[in-house]
Amino acid sequence: MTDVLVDVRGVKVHFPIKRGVIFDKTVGHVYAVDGVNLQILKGETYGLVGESGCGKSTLGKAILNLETPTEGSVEFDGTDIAALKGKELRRKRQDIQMVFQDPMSSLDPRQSVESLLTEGMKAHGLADDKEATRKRLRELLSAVGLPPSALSKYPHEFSGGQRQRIGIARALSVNPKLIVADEPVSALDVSVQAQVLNLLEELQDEFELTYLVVAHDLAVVRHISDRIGVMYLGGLVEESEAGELYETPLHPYTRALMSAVPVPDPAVEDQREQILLMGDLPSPSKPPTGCRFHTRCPWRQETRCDDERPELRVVEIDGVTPGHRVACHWAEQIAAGEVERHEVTATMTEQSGPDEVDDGPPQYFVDPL
Ligand SMILES: Nc1ncnc2c1ncn2[C@@H]1O[C@H](COP(=O)(O)OP(=O)(O)OP(=O)(O)O)[C@@H](O)[C@H]1O
Repeated sequence: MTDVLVDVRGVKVHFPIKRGVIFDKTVGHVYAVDGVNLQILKGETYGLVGESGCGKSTLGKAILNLETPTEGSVEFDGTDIAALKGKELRRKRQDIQMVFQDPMSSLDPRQSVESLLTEGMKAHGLADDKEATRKRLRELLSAVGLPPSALSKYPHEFSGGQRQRIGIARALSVNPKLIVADEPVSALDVSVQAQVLNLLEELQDEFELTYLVVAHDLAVVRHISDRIGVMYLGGLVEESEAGELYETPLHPYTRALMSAVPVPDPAVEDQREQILLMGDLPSPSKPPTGCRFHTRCPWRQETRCDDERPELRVVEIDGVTPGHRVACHWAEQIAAGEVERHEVTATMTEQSGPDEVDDGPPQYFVDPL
């Protein structure tokens, strides 16, 4: 009996960039996910953070089997999900459900709540007995804090937070083992966000769920996660127990993210390490050689960082929990103050040419996520 529910091994998802009159020429690739290894343990909440475009959602989709990896494999409960077909695939799909960012666009406005909640149950043969189904629907609504009268209503009759509760009830309706929540609260008012996150936490115990929460907001992920993985340009750069990541970030990119999180106490703020990231966020269609972060890293060491891509590896540093993994050649030396920090000059590089995907305006600083 293993504790691992999801085992992601060497997963790459590369999207071809097509050109030509009938888009028949491949002129390059977007390296959306480029070699990720991670494991999600049964019963835990794994938070995946990173800037927009770093590949979080694509990795989530690969885990949901909505995107086929170019390389590598995703095992769910010991089974390679890409190899499943027909009935077996449907059975696994039932085990993995999704909660979407925007409940308004993920819920069909023409369907009543009853119809929305029974749709998945019917597809998986869980709604054959009418009386049992009605009982189950009432239980689901009560679990997410909605009254039985909600069943006959339509999505537009609810607030954003209530709609997300319906989305969560819908995911729960087929008794999943894993819920992938992609930006589950980013479309909600701040006052409602904590309520929905607390609800997800309560339901985790009640329904013995495992969560993968994908979010760009570090506060959201901190609130809910047991462990956190930080992504940068298609790769995991750091992974650790949640509290430790905030207390002792080791990868230069994570350190920069943490230094940008506002803290209420000005005295603490004054003493904090400040790292303002300079330079463009490179395009995932033209990632830098070596360490993907070397173009923006204040601790970059020539020429190893430019040439050799660091593996995500367990580091041995005093006070750091075993299992804390970092993809940096110099993590130990940086932590010991043995590598000097230097200025990074912002250089403007052309982000989009005729052969590239336009990733929006170039970015010169990393905002607090
Ligand atoms: N189907 C696709 N075809 C081509 N490129 C894609 C496709 N899906 C995603 N991408 C590209 O892959 C990169 C990673 O996208 P992804 O949505 O996984 O990032 P993300 O970190 O989830 O960002 P966001 O928070 O903005 O959704 C981006 O550059 C995106 O434009």
